[in-house]
Amino acid sequence: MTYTKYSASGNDFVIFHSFTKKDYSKEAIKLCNRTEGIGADGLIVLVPHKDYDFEWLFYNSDGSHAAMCGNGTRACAHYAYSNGLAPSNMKFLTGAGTIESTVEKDIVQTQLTKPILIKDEFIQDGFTWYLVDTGVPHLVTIVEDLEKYDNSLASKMRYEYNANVNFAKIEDKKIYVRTYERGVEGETLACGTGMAACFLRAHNLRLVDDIANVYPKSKEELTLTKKDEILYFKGAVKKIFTTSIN
Ligand SMILES: N[C@@H](CCC[C@H](N)C(=O)O)C(=O)O
Repeated sequence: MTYTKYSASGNDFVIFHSFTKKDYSKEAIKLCNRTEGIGADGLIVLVPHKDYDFEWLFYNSDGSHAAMCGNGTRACAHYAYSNGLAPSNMKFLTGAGTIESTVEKDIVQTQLTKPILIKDEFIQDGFTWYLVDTGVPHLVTIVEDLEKYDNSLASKMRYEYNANVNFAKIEDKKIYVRTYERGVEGETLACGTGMAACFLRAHNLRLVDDIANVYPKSKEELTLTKKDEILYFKGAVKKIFTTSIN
């Protein structure tokens, strides 16, 4: 079996394609293991679909299924285009709905699914939170210093709200983000739907314009754009290697 490892702003994925649509949770746990497997935050399997360029099945590293993954869509679009599975402008099906991606060399832009507000501003544990679904649910709190990121608080909030948890700092209309991810159960180097949720919160508070640069923990630069209520997420992806494992 041939697997490709990708990094999309530090969020890393194992990707392969198959004709078989089935539950790949066990494979996700094995392949994403950083000691005994390839090592990644998630597994993406592309399967054929009669109405789309393909359908994807997404798993977190603990084997849990997630409806969407912003960085994963960019890595997966690059993989699909590079392997001749889709044109450079493609449409594919995720658990959260249809995703449109455009590949231009190593830069991939994804049109995210329409955000849904779950819970407006509320205060808990000394922070002001906002809960939004940008494909998957995200809690966002805006802080003055990203050192305020608290892994045990994030873990507690994650289970209470069944959501990913983001701490964001806004400076000169730029957004800096640290994310605790569900299914990885820890901080990752980047989370696309998390950055989108932080951008949306900052945009609602008029702290950024319709287009803003966002920097996750990896410090790689991404661009978020809001146009007619739709969010576009753009940045570089890296193919790390392809390997065959029996
Ligand atoms: N890293 C992703 C989000 C992946 C899913 C998430 N961990 C969940 O279970 O909700 C991104 O880039 O959006």
